[in-house]
Amino acid sequence: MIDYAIASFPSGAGPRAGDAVSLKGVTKRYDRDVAALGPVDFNVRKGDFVSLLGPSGCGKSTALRIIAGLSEPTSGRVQLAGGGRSIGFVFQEPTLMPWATVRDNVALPLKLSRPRGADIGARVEVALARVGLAEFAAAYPRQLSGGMKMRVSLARALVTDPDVLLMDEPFAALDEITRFHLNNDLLALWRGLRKTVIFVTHSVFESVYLSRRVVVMTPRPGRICAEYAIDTAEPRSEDFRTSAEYAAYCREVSAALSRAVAGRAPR
Ligand SMILES: Nc1ncnc2c1ncn2[C@@H]1O[C@H](COP(=O)(O)OP(=O)(O)OP(=O)(O)O)[C@@H](O)[C@H]1O
Repeated sequence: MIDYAIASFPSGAGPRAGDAVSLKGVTKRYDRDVAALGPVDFNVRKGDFVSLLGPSGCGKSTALRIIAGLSEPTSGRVQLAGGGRSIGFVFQEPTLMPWATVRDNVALPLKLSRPRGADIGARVEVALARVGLAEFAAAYPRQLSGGMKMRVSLARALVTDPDVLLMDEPFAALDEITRFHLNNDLLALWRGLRKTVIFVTHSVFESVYLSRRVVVMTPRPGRICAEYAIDTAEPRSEDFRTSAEYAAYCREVSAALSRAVAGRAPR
């Protein structure tokens, strides 16, 4: 039986006032044998930065795709402030069109949605400036490094000015220095734009560095087994990354992840 609903709630109303995203009893089964997710109950406050942390294959991407409306839950309820029209998605791979310039890649969501009165060129320029690529508007993806391609992907997600940014292990394939740079730039963007960010990762270190809330998931079918508030002085910087406080948070979250993995029979 399918028990599935996506509803909208006006800001200030809904299950909890101030929530951007709310999942209630959400499960996903890909076929008879593959229970991928849940049941999951999960709320994200507007403007928060939350990481979903879990072992490979636990259903993190599935959860994100369900929130984005790219996949339907098998059961449960997904509620998004404003009906979920305002979502930006950054995938694991930059997924750029190789034949199109950086400018045209970033313009794509606007060309598809054609918002009334939008000056597409101006919006693209702003999005590229936000990710530090103003100078590369005319370049082609093959001319860019991996980190720059991911910046283009981020600009493409920001160009429609979404309320919620969903990010699926966007920096996993990058070298450490590039990843650290992008971590800091993402935090600066989040602080400046006050978007709600849901960030999927299997890196304890990345989740603690970036988020205000880390949600730990069990192996498949992924359920939420622990949550941590990363309550540190803002804005964060490289000083936080090398602090005893950061190390202590990482230890605690890492232990929770190990418990989550060990709590299951070996597969
Ligand atoms: N379209 C699909 N059809 C069948 N099974 C799927 C499908 N997509 C995902 N799965 C399975 O569902 C489970 C959860 O997958 P998902 O990609 O959501 O996990 P994940 O936590 O994001 O993994 P990773 O960290 O490796 O990206 C996995 O066992 C996967 O093989």
